[in-house]
This record gives sequence, C-alpha cells and structure tokens, in this order.
Amino acid sequence: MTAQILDGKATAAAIKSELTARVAALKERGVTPGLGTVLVGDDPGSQKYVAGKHRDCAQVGIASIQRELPATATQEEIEAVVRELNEDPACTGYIVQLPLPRGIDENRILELMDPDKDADGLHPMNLGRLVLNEPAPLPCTPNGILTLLRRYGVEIKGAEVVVVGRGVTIGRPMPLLLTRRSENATVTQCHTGTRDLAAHLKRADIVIAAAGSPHLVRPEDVKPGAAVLDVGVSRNAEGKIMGDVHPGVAEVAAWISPNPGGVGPMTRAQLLVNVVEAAERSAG
Ligand SMILES: Nc1nc2c(c(=O)[nH]1)N[C@@H](CN(C=O)c1ccc(C(=O)N[C@@H](CCC(=O)O)C(=O)O)cc1)CN2
Repeated sequence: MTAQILDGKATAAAIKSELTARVAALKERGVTPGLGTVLVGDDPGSQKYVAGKHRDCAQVGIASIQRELPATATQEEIEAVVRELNEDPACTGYIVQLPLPRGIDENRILELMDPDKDADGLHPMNLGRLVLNEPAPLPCTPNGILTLLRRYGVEIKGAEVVVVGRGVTIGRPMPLLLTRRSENATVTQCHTGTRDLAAHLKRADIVIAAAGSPHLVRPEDVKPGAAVLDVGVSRNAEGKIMGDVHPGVAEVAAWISPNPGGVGPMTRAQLLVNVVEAAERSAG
C-alpha cells in the first residue's frame, strides 16, 4: 500500500480562493482586513514563514502590516510594538512570530495582545475559551490539521489519535480541538517523557507528530491504514527539512501529509481564515 497524500498546498489554495471572495465582499462594505506580524530577530525559518504570510495576504486582498525588531530587542521594546498594534485600527488582527529570542518572556507578550486581535488563537483568554468550549479564534496549525483530515475524509469521530509534542502552537491545543463533541476523538498526548512511544503509536488511527525530532515515527511503529501528519521541522546540514516521520511510513499508512507541502501551508491558510472571520464579526 502507498499512502494517499494529504496535499496541504492544494487544500490551502482552495481555501485562499474562497477567502478572496469574502475579502472582496468585506471591502464592498467598507471593511479592509489587515494582518499585522511582529518578527523579532533573524531566524531564517521565522523570516520565511512571516514572508509567506504576507504573500498570502497579498493574494487574497488582506492588507499587510509588518513590524520587525532586531534580535537584541528588549522585552519593553517588543511590548511597545504590541501596544501600538492593539491601538492601530488598520490592524484588524495580528500575530507575534514564535519563538521569541531567548530571555524574552513570551507568555507576557501573548498576554499583552488584545484578545480580539489575536489572529493565532494563542492569547490565554482565547485558549481558555477553547477549554470552556466558547467561540474563539482557533490555533492555526491544529485547525489546519483538522481541515486537512476532513477534506480527505479521514474518520475523526471515535479515532484513537496520538499527538507527539506539547508546545503551545500545536501539542497543547491539538487535543483540545480533537476532544470537542464535534470531533469526538480519543487522544493520547506523548512527549519526551513518554516511556514507550512505539506502544502508543502502534494503537493510533491518526498520528500527529510535532516533536521536532527527525524520523521519530518509524514504519514499524505505525498501524497499517493509519493517517500520519508530519509537523516536525528540523533541518539537515544542507538546510533541507527533515520531518518527524520516516519516509518508509508512506508504505504502511493510508494517508500521509508531506513535509514540506502538508501542514505548513494549512497553518498559513488557517491564519487568513481567522483574520477574515474576525473582520466579518466586526462588520456585523
Ligand atoms: N505565532 C506563531 N508562531 C509560530 C507558529 C504559529 O502558528 N504562530 N507556527 C510555527 C511556524 N509557522 C507559522 O508561523 C509556519 C511553519 C511552516 C510553514 C510553511 O508553510 N512551511 C512550508 C515549508 C517552508 C520551508 O521550506 O521552510 C511547508 O511546510 O510546505 C508556515 C508557517 C512556529 N511559529
């Protein structure tokens, strides 16, 4: 068996074309959505992701607001930019690109954002709303993964899902989305402290690997017919992406997300969805 590809690039393109019409409709009503990004430092990966977010904005007609600070920026300097975006009416939603440089209190920065402008769904109030099952912008990567699974008809209801990782952008929120009554999946969260990862993986109908550990998920650990999503990003000496999933898994799984070209483009598409939905809410 060779797995069907969960094509994030194509799915994101379809979402963007649908959003283009919604943005045009908003503009006719006098509302121009504007996405702000705060990029601190010179991490090449973060620079690339932020550039991609602004390219996407241009494609669908969302205005771009870019703020860049050097790696030496202080906590106070970053907070000043966050306060400025909170007040800027042209900025209808924004993100602070993570991770922030060492020594910066990331949680304090997230907490300082206006929760109504939080396009990432990572403000503590919005994460709390998710826990409480209240409407909130949803974290982009987990929501992008769900969208991809739905588009390809992967059964989520009743599925045994293993999430590997516990970071704020994927690992923490992913089980919150999957265990809502609307999804009804059963989730096991694994991490670096998990004693026997292989034993958990072998039982999973859906594997979401977000550990940042190259080829952590091996073919022999995957249940035949499973869906495997590779969210890990490590780079080899040539700068090529090494995912968390061994290429041999494609011979065992029924569905697999490529990396690149799988979850990454969906993260960006889902960010645009959050920006457009917030603008539609504000337009009434
Ligand atoms: N504030 C946030 N910071 C970070 C998030 C996030 O959702 N919000 N997630 C990741 C990085 N990320 C988005 O910001 C992101 C990662 C990957 C991609 C992407 O399109 N990747 C391409 C490959 C690009 C390459 O060659 O490097 C792909 O997978 O095809 C987009 C966004 C951490 N930080």
